[in-house]
Amino acid sequence: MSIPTPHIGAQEGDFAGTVLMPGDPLRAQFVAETYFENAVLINNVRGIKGYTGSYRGKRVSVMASGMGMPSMGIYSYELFNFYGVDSIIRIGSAGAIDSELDLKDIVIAMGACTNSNYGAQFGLPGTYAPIAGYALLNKAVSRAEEMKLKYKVGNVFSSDTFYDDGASLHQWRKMGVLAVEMEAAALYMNAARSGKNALCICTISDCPFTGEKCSAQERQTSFRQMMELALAMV
Ligand SMILES: O=P(O)(O)O[C@H]1O[C@H](CO)[C@@H](O)[C@H]1O
Ligand SMILES: O=c1cc[nH]c(=O)[nH]1
Repeated sequence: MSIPTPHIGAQEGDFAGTVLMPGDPLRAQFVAETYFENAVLINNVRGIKGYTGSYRGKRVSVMASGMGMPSMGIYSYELFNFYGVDSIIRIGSAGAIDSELDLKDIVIAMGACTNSNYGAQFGLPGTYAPIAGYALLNKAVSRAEEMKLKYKVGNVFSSDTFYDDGASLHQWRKMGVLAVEMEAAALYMNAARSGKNALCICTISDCPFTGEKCSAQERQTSFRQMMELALAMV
């Protein structure tokens, strides 16, 4: 595949080595406009906004993944394999499964369980366990400690469904899974297969067991601790 791809209109060298990746294109725009110096829009195919700029003197990019593993699968594959990106740090929102998590708390995803069939493409003779890149995980924990953030490290559940007909979150809670989101497992599998690095950091936007939730506006612009944690890792 040559670049530009069907999904990314950027040219060779437009992306920095590290790309921050929210699901929401407006969260990507907020990161670029709030934190980057000299932000340049390098992609807007399908409204998936991508920017490169600098943060505290270091070159960095941000681009949305869209929602769900098929979408994350496309963008992370193209970034790793066609644009030479080394590291993707997802900055997502998530629903709390662990009873100690509150709205706006941070979850650093050491592993990602999933109900998705995404991994079937690899033809493995068993079940693959998608995990974060250790160096990125270690750095995120160090920075979170320095920044005195309220965070937890552990498993997330990457679900193919936002609305579902069952009560499966109770089952994941019994296994100590912290939160539900919809992209980390595909990101971790693509990073492994590409020999690259990935980490998913999420902010709790919903508490499905209590019904508490953030507004759409809060999901775009208020998860600043997570954004600053990811930027501090660049
Ligand atoms: O806020 P983002 O990063 O999109 O992440 C979460 O929000 C979306 C669902 O509302 C899914 O993409 C889920 O993973
Ligand atoms: O996948 C997600 C993301 C945010 N909140 C949820 O409840 N689920």
